[in-house]
Amino acid sequence: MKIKNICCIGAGYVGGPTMSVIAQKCPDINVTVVDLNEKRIAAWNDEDVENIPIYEPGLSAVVSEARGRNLFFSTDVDEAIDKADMIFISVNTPTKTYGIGKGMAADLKWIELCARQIAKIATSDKIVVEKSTLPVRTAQALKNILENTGNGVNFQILSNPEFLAEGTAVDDLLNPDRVLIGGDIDNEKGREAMQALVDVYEHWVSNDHILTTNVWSSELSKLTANAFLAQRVSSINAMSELCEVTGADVNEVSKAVGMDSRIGAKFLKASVGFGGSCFQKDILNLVYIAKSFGLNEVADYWEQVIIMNDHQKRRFAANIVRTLYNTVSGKKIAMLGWAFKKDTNDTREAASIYVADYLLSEQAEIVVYDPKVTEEQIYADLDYLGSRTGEENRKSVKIVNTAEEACVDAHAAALMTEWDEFLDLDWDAIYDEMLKPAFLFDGRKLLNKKEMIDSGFKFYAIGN
Ligand SMILES: NC(=O)C1=CN([C@@H]2O[C@H](COP(=O)(O)OP(=O)(O)OC[C@H]3O[C@@H](n4cnc5c(N)ncnc54)[C@H](O)[C@@H]3O)[C@@H](O)[C@H]2O)C=CC1
Ligand SMILES: O=C(O)[C@H]1O[C@H](OP(=O)(O)OP(=O)(O)OC[C@H]2O[C@@H](n3ccc(=O)[nH]c3=O)[C@H](O)[C@@H]2O)[C@H](O)[C@@H](O)[C@@H]1O
Repeated sequence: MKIKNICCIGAGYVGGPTMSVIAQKCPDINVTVVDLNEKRIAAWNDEDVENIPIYEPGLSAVVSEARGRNLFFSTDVDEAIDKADMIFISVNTPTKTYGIGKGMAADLKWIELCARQIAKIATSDKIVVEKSTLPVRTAQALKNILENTGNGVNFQILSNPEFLAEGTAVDDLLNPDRVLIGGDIDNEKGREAMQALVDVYEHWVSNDHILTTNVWSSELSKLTANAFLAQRVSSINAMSELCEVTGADVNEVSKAVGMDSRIGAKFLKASVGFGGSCFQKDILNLVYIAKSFGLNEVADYWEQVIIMNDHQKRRFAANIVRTLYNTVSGKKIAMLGWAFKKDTNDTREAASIYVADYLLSEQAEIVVYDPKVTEEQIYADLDYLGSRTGEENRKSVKIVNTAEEACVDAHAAALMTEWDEFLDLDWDAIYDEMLKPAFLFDGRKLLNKKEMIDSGFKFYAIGN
C-alpha cells in the first residue's frame, strides 16, 4: 500500500514540525495539516515564513521548501480527512482539569472528537496514526469509536509516538534515535498498515532505526521514555540541593557520574526545575494509570519525580526571598528568560511561571526579558494560574526588550532560561545599573561563578 495523501489533525508543536519534515522528505506525498485554530493556521500560511507560529531552529527553511508544493495548512478538517489515506492525530492531551482523574489523568476529549469526526467523514479505508502521547490502551477506545460507524470503512490504528524535543525539533526529526511504530502485528491488514508507515519514514530514516512493536508497547514506551528522562533531571536536582549544603559542585558531580558509560552524560544538567508541556503531564498520567491498576508502589515511585521538581522550583524562589533579607516586597527582580528551555518560544509549565508567581505573592515587582516569548504569552501564563487578577499581574509585571533594560535598578536578577545570549552579556555593565548589593541567581548554572563575583555580584547558582 503506497500512501499518497496524509492528513494531520493538530498544527501544534508536534504536528507542524513533524509534517513539515515528512513533506520535505517525501515530495511524492501530499501532506495537509489541519487545525481548528484559525489564527494558528493563518500564521503557518503567513507569506513571511519567519512568522510561522512555532519558533524552532531550521524550521522556517523546511517549511519554505515544502509549503505550497506538497505541504498545506488548512482549517478545512473534513476535506483533509476525506482525501487522506493516512491520518495522524496530533492534538493536545493535557492533564484533566475536572471530574474523575482531575489533575492526574490525560484529558482525551480532543482525541475522541477527532475519532468521531474521522468516523463521520470517512468513506474510504484509512490508517489512523496516534501521534499524540496517549495512555496505554487508548488505541482500543479509538478502535471502538471508529468501528461502530457502520459505514463499512476499514480503519487500522497505529501508534507512532513522537520523541522530538523542542528547540531541536528539526534535527531530532531528521536524525531520530528511533522511530517507533506500534500496530496490530497479528493481523495482515495491521502489518500492511505498519509497513505503509515504515515506507514513509524510510524516505530518510534507515531501517535499523525503525522499530515496530505491538500497539500497547508503543503507547507505553512513550510514557516510559519521558518518565526516565524527567527522572534523571529530578535525580540531579535532588543532588544539587545536597551539593549546596556540602560544598560539592553539581556540574562536577554530573560530569563524574555521567562519564560512567552505564549512566551516560546526557540529561544530567541541574536546573531550577524541568518544564515543558509533557514531562509533568505524562508522569502524572503514568501515576494515574498505575493507581488505576492498584499498583500503588509503582505510582508512588514515579510521583517522587514530580514532588522533587516542585520542590526545586519552590526552593529557588524561596532562596531569593531569604537572601534578599527575607523580604522582596516592593523590590524589583529581573527575570532573564521565560521559555521552559532555550531555543523555543514555548512556555508551558516553565519554571519561570511558578517562580514569578511565588515572588509576586511576596509582593515583588517583576521585570521579564525573553528573546522569543511575547508579552501576551507571559501575561496569559500568569493569568492562567488565577493567583491574582489580570490587572494586578499587569501592574506588578513588566516585560522589556533587552536583558540590560530588565536589570536597571533591580535588586536582583534571576536567570531562568539558558539562552546562549546570556553568556555574552556585559555583566559588568549590568552590575553597574543594578541596586547594591546586586544579587544574581543562576537557575541554570550557566554563568561563570568567579567572573560574576569579580563583577561584584552576590552570586548564587543552583547546585553550588
Ligand atoms: N510539544 C512537544 O514537544 C511534544 C508533544 N508531544 C505530544 O503531542 C501532542 C500534541 O502536542 P503539541 O503539538 O505540543 O500540542 P499543541 O497544543 O501545540 O497543538 C495541538 C493542536 O491541536 C489542535 N486541535 C485540538 N483539537 C482539534 C480538533 N478536534 N481538530 C483540529 N485541531 C484540533 C489545537 O487547536 C492545537 O493547535 C500531545 O499529546 C503531546 O503530549 C509529543 C512529543 C513532543
Ligand atoms: O514528549 C515530549 O513532549 C518531549 O519531552 C521532552 O522534550 P522537551 O520537553 O521539548 O525538552 P527537554 O529537552 O526534554 O527539556 C525538558 C525540560 O527539562 C529541563 N532539563 C533537561 C535536561 C537536563 O539535563 N536538565 C534539565 O533541567 C529543560 O530545561 C526543560 O525545562 C523529551 O526530551 C522529548 O523526547 C519528548 O518528545
